[in-house]
Order: sequence, then structure tokens, then C-alpha cells
Amino acid sequence: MQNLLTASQMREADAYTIAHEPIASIDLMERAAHAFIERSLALSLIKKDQSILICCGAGNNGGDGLAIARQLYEEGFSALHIWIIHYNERQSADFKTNLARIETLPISIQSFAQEDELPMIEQSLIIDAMLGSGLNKPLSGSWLKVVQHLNQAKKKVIAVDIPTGMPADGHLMRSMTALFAHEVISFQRPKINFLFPESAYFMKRFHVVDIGLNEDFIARQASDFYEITSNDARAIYKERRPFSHKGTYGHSLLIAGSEDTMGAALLCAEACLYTGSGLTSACIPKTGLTALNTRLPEVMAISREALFHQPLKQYTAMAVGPGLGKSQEISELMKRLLAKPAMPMVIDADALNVLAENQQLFDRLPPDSILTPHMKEFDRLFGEHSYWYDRVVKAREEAQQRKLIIVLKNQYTFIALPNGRILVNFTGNPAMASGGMGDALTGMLVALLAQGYRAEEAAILGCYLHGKSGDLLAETGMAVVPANVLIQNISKVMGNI
Ligand SMILES: NC(=O)C1=CN([C@@H]2O[C@H](COP(=O)(O)OP(=O)(O)OC[C@H]3O[C@@H](n4cnc5c(N)ncnc54)[C@H](OP(=O)(O)O)[C@@H]3O)[C@@H](O)[C@H]2O)[C@@H](O)CC1
Ligand SMILES: Nc1ncnc2c1ncn2[C@@H]1O[C@H](COP(=O)(O)OP(=O)(O)O)[C@@H](O)[C@H]1O
Ligand SMILES: [K+]
Repeated sequence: MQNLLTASQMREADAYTIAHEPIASIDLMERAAHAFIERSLALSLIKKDQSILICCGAGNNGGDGLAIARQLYEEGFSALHIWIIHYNERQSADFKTNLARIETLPISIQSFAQEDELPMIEQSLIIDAMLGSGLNKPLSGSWLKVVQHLNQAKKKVIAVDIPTGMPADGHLMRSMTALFAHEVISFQRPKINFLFPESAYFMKRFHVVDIGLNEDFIARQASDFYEITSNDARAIYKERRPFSHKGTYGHSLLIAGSEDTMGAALLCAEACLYTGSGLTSACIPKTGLTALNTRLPEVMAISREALFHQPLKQYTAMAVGPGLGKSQEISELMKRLLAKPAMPMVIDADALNVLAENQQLFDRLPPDSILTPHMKEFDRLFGEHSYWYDRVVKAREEAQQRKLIIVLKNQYTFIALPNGRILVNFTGNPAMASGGMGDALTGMLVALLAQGYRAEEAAILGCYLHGKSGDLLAETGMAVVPANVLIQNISKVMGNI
């Protein structure tokens, strides 16, 4: 698990590294510039014959920009042009050093003071090194004008560390003006605000480069946010054991589907199978029986009527919600299920809506139950939110107070734990943005619970594998990954973990 830092913690990490390691601040900047160029070249974001405008402020972000320009020149880039935006009086020491280092080179530099007219931009690419994590207020005055001018030029932009004008943490408002960056190359850790959907107003993609800040110091910083890494998933995952049999891997009960949305139940059940549940039973409406038997012969069916005429004890874990629909009958069913809940549970989709309308049912959920709302379901449960940041903070509060695990789904899924931590899943991609993906996740989570993974482990591993399966398929060239295709890839992803 890697903790994510705020901008001010990042500055402390910067200062600590300089104080405790044999590296001077100016050399750290040199390293950051080198890492920026190396990654840009590796991703083919820049080419030697390209004309590039490097826009620099006069702080350390601007210092990075000057070091990048000089190193590009040394790499053989020849069509470089620099703007220095001199709207602030103060210049950082490392900016000054880098300015002295570049002034002797044959690179054209233009300086702009407030009120100076800005020229047309002829270059095809802009490197944005005006303001970085030192941003301490929204842009205004001349800063606002320069950013608007650059945005209007509609050129490709690569931002150094963070787009100029975008705050690294805290509220992200659509009304804020920032330089829109197509690519961001960020130092050491992603900025927390990159993970919220509102970041799409300011940037398209980000890449993180290691610049060798002291990791021991970083790990000691208190943080609300932790990135789930492949190592975490690997550490949780357990291989199937010798002499094991279907009884070893638990019995999942899915309560899902209605006449019109039987597909949700099928996807959920299929994901449960492919994630390794020993046995899977699906409680579905009668009208779905033929579909279930035809498509998933491994899965056993129980009718809604029969559900409470048999011991629920035979099941190891339960998922309820996908495709259930809204009706009084479903509401009653949830109430009966939660009268004596005795097994780990995943609550999704329509079951979440029942909870939203019957908040007293919350108290009956077994501790560590996993709730998997998307944004709208979340707001129905816990109130409307205007900002993702607030929504995630609310998820943390609710998870802590109610001792539940809340999996708030999005491109970056936030897993809020009862201990107050928020884990962020980085796997997954927009090729997965189509119906049924959440049903698949629910099936995966219940399968992991049935196999004996603790709820926290199931949430981490389930979200990681779900996104990873989608990522590996997207890497094969699939622009869209339908849920059933993702599901059929899960067991391979597990095998290769
Ligand atoms: N790990 C690290 O930390 C490393 C950091 N590195 C690099 O340093 C960058 C951070 O540099 P930085 O701290 O010098 O601040 P930067 O973003 O250049 O801003 C300059 C000044 O602008 C001002 N200002 C702020 N907001 C403003 C506004 N809205 N409108 C007008 N002015 C505004 C504010 O000055 P003030 O207002 O306080 O006078 C601020 O100090 C970081 O992003 C990365 O690129 C790497 O080199 C190596 C490792
Ligand atoms: N752009 C994306 N990047 C990564 N994951 C995504 C993206 N879009 C959707 N997903 C994932 O797909 C799932 C969608 O869940 P949900 O909205 O409940 O779908 P459904 O109700 O259709 O089953 C979530 O797990 C989410 O993380
Ligand atoms: K920047």
C-alpha cells in the first residue's frame, strides 16, 4: 500500500530528502527534469523535430521547466522556445540557478511581465512549467489571462507535476481556470485530486515518475488515502490447495435478477464462478430459470419462495441486489434477509436503494458488510454531494461509524474501511464503462468472501482483479470490454497474479 500525500506533505518530503540524503535541492530538480524527459520519450509524447514552447514560472515548477529545456537541448532537440512568466516578484533559488545555466545556450527566451501582450503560439507542443504544487489560491489577473491565452491556442500540453492552476488536493471546481493538460508527468506520487472525476476538466491522463524522494519519510506521513498496488493484491491472493474440493471454497448465495433484468443475475453468477466460489446458488425469479440453466449449468437455482424454507446456514457468503428491481416484494425480502443475518454480505444496486429508503436496516447489517454503490446510489444512501472530495470524506465517516466497507465505484474506486482508511484502486479503464460491470464486481466480491477472504481483503483483491482483467483486455486492443468478456478473463488474471 502506498500512501498519497498532500502538496504540503510533498514539500516536506522534498525538504527531508535534501536534508538527509547526499543530494542538493538543485540536483533533485535535475533528477526531476531527467525523469520528466525520460518518461515523455518512452511514451512518445515528444519528438526531436517538434517545435516546443516551454512555459515557465519563476518558482520551482519554473525551475523544472528550465532544467527540462536545457536537458532537451543536450538531447538534440533544436526547436525549443522558452517563455518566462514573471508575474510574481519572487524567484526561487533553483529557478535562478537554472536560468543562469540556460542563458549561455542558443535557446530563445522571452520574458513577460504583467500587462505585456502575449504573442500567438506557433509551436505544436507546450510544456507547462508555470505553477506546480505551490499553487495557493485560484488564478486571477494576468495569470488567468496567460492560461486562457494558452488554452485558446488548442495545442497539445504536457504539464510538469500538475497543470498550472489545478489544486493538488481539496475541492476541485469546474469554474476554476487551469491550463488543460493532455498529459501530466507528476513527481513521486499522484496528486490526490487526479483521482476524482472532476479532474477531467483540467487534464486527460497522468503518469507518475520516481524522483528518489525519501520513501521511509513518505511512508511515515499520516494520510487518508492509500494506493492499492499489485504487491498488495499478490500478498492477499491464495492459490488453490492440493486435495482441495468444491467444499473447500465456500458456497455463495446470490439474490439477484428480475424478469426484465435477469442479465444482471447471470453476470453476477458468472463472475462468482470465474472468481472461484466452490458452489454458487442463485435465488432468481422463475422466469429466469431457463436462462440460468442454459447459460451457467454450474450454478444452482432457488426460487424466491423457497429461499426462506431452507437453512441459510449452508451458505458461506451472500450477495444481494443486482437486477432485483424496485418493488414492495424486494423491500420485504431485504427485511427478512436482514432479520437474522449470519454471514458476510455484499449489498449492491437495488438492495442499496432499499437501504436508502429504510435507513433503520443499516443497523442490522453484519459488521464488515461490503456496500458497492456507484455515485448515484451513494448519494441516495448518504445525501447529495456536489464534490467528489466531499463524497469520499462522507464515505470514510459512514464506514467508520457504521463499521461497514463502502466500495465507492468509479474509474478510481475508493474503498472506505471501518478503520478510517481510504484505499484507492488504480486498475480499470474507460473500456469498462458499460452496463453489467458492477454486477460482475459483486459476483467477484461474494466469491472471495465465500472462499474465506476477510471482507477488507475481498474488497481489495476483488476491485484490483476486476480492473486488472479490464486493463489486460484493453491492452490487447479492445476499445470496449463487455462485462461477460471481462468475467471470462478473471480466472486467467488470478492465475497470473
Ligand atoms: N517534491 C517536490 O516538492 C519537488 C518539487 N519540484 C517542483 O517544484 C514545484 C513546486 O514549486 P514551488 O513550491 O516553488 O511552487 P510553484 O508551483 O513553482 O509556484 C511558485 C509560486 O507561485 C506563487 N503562486 C501560487 N499560486 C499562485 C496563484 N494562483 N497566482 C499567482 N501566484 C501564485 C506562490 O508564491 P507566493 O504566492 O507564495 O508568493 C508559489 O510559491 C513542484 O510542482 C515541482 O514542479 C521538483 O523540482 C523537485 C521535487
Ligand atoms: N472508466 C472506468 N474506469 C475503470 N472502471 C470503470 C470505469 N467505468 C466503470 N468502471 C467500473 O465498472 C463498474 C460499474 O459499476 P456499476 O455502475 O454499478 O455498473 P452496473 O450497474 O452496470 O453493473 C465499477 O466497478 C466501476 O469501477
Ligand atoms: K505545471
